[in-house]
Amino acid sequence: MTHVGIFGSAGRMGQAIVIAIESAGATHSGGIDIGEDETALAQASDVIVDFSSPSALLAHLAAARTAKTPILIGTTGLDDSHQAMIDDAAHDIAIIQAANTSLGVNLLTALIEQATARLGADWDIEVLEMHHRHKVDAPSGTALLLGAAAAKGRGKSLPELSRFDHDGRRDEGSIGFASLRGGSVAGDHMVILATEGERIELGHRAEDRGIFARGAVKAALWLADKGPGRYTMADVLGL
Ligand SMILES: NC(=O)C1=CN([C@@H]2O[C@H](COP(=O)(O)OP(=O)(O)OC[C@H]3O[C@@H](n4cnc5c(N)ncnc54)[C@H](OP(=O)(O)O)[C@@H]3O)[C@@H](O)[C@H]2O)C=CC1
Ligand SMILES: O=C(O)C1=N[C@H](C(=O)O)C[C@H](O)C1
Repeated sequence: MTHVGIFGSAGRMGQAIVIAIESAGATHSGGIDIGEDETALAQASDVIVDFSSPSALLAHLAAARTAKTPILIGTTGLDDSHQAMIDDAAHDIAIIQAANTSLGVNLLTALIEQATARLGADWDIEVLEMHHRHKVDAPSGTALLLGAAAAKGRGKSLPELSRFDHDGRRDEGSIGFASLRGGSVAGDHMVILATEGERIELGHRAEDRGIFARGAVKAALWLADKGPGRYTMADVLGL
């Protein structure tokens, strides 16, 4: 039986993952939060899932590396320096970094890329997201993932096309972002493709964070026996 450890175990996602581990027939090898011994937990686990904070990433990767334990990173709010840390650690251990572990969002990501590959730059792209009042990062990691897929469909990178602060007229071909926060919304995302006279809306609504937890556990169990390198949710889901 696979032993799954949790970094960020007391959080909203950590609690949902404990339930998902039991439902998947795996064993919960323990959880840690701020100030606890991450290396001991990594050594006691076949795989780690991390839903905590960007500020903890360096220590969490170091623990997984010391223990040679694969790790799924679900934490969002990561920047280029965090991606470099993950690239470095992936020389020694198997890693999935996924801003969204649900099947629906990962399928949506592929659909967005297909759509923007077929539409010209006269189709404006806006990414809208809403989350619960406790979320600390904006735009959400998923909004950035969807935006990157939209840019890729246009043969560009997200930094080339993203606009986080529209002030008046939008630039042709750019990708705008808008974030709403309130109540207990688990995670809503909408990509709006708009041109003269018509509009396409491709979206996803999470009704419960159990979808993220089940996807994370599925990915962790898949990752547990993999060798060093970076893998994706598309690899796990066969998309
Ligand atoms: N990839 C995906 O599909 C999803 C990703 N997320 C992302 O997961 C992350 C966590 O979300 P959520 O569970 O809602 O957040 P919470 O704030 O509810 O939980 C965060 C947990 O991480 C712990 N933590 C915070 N900082 C540190 C640190 N420096 N070292 C160790 N542990 C730490 C907290 O411990 P303490 O309680 O002691 O502060 C807490 O247990 C966010 O980045 C969120 O965006 C969320 C949903 C789905
Ligand atoms: O913080 C959350 O709750 C969520 N975070 C992820 C994100 O930033 O995209 C995934 C999901 O939308 C829920």
